[in-house]
Amino acid sequence: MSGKSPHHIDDSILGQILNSVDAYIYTKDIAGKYTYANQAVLELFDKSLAEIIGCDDSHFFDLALSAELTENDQQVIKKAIRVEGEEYNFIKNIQAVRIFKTVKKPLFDAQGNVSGMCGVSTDITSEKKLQEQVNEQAYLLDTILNNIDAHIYMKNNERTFMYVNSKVAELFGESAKNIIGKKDYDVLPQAIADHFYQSDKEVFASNQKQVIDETVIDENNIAHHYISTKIPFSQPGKPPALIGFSSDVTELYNLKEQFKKLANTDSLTNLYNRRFFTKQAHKEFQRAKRYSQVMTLISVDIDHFKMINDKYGHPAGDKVLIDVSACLSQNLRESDVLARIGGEEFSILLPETSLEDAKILAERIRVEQSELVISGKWQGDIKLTVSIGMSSLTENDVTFDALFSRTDKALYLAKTSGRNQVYTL
Ligand SMILES: Nc1nc2c(ncn2[C@@H]2O[C@H](COP(=O)(O)OP(=O)(O)OP(=O)(O)O)[C@@H](O)[C@H]2O)c(=O)[nH]1
Repeated sequence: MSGKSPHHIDDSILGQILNSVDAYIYTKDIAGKYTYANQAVLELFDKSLAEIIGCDDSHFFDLALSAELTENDQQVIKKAIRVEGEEYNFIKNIQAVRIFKTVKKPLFDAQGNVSGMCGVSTDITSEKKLQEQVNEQAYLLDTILNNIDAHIYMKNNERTFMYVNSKVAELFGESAKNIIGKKDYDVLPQAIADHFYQSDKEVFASNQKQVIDETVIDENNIAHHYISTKIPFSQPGKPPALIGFSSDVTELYNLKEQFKKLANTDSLTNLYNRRFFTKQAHKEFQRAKRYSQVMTLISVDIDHFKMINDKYGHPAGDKVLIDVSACLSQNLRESDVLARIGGEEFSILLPETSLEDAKILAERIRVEQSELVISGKWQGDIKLTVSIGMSSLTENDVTFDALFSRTDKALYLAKTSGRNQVYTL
């Protein structure tokens, strides 16, 4: 200070400048007592310059709660070095912590010895708080995105990944860092990447949210089913992008398929049941009518099945039903519908099959069934015959039931005229 009063600075042009700066500027002597403070400091402490000069920081700060302040001051004075850092200081006047970005430098006397220090502090409390909030939110978002049971990603219309969560990284077998910035076809097999991009394109074209069922066949030929929601996401000055959420519903899908199959299947023979047959038959009937196609229905019924049950027991009867079903299945085409529609009665719907062609099939079935020999844990082999009724669709049939009743009548006539025969109506 070269013998001049600290008040002197305050009156000078330099003092006016220091007072108009939006920062706290101060000097302290070697004992930590203030030798100068600018207007900002006076306002912060709510004191006049005279009340501050000669006092140390214990008058203005709770030093127990302002560790960096004392630490930084000591470093400057003892080591004669410049210190830059953040200080969390508890200010007595406002009874609150303020965060400062502070630069402190030693001051020297004419002999070159440290005579005190000069400090410039900027209040960064609100920026810090904002930064902390942003960090907290980023952490929260990151925790949610990486722990949620869904694949989440952001991709732009140039097919570049801008974000992937850890589920996606796990699926692609790469770290998220390695995926971000790459194109989808650089991290996925081309066919799969193109498949995904098809629905991406719809999002970009419509600029609307899309909900899509996606199926991917992996390298082991296993199908994975996803439900994907893709939302357009645009930022000014950047290419259009989308955010995708895909949930793996493979297990659910397989379960649904299994239930569907169970609901349509006879558990003993594994053939379709009456419920499925009726539904399918009505569909085929409509189609045959619309396109004026031929269609034939065959009903097969095991003869004297009650006697088989009575003689060999119920388990033997079950085995007969299983073997008869297997034998029936062997003779059919993919488009034919075979079902067990009652105890020992089976129906076969033959789309696009004339009565003449069906007769050949029915006769073959009758012969093959009569040649079946069913053995098991019972005395002797079981032999059986079947009666078959059949009929083709006519122009007068308004519903499938008309064809079904006629076939049933034909079966009845096959039974009443001696069994082990095919009867056509
Ligand atoms: N083992 C076994 N028997 C069954 C099953 N469903 C129905 N049945 C039996 O099938 C028999 C059918 O007997 P009926 O309707 O009198 O016919 P049928 O003895 O074959 O005589 P026809 O048809 O006139 O030649 C009954 O005894 C039923 O108990 C089954 O799932 N398993």
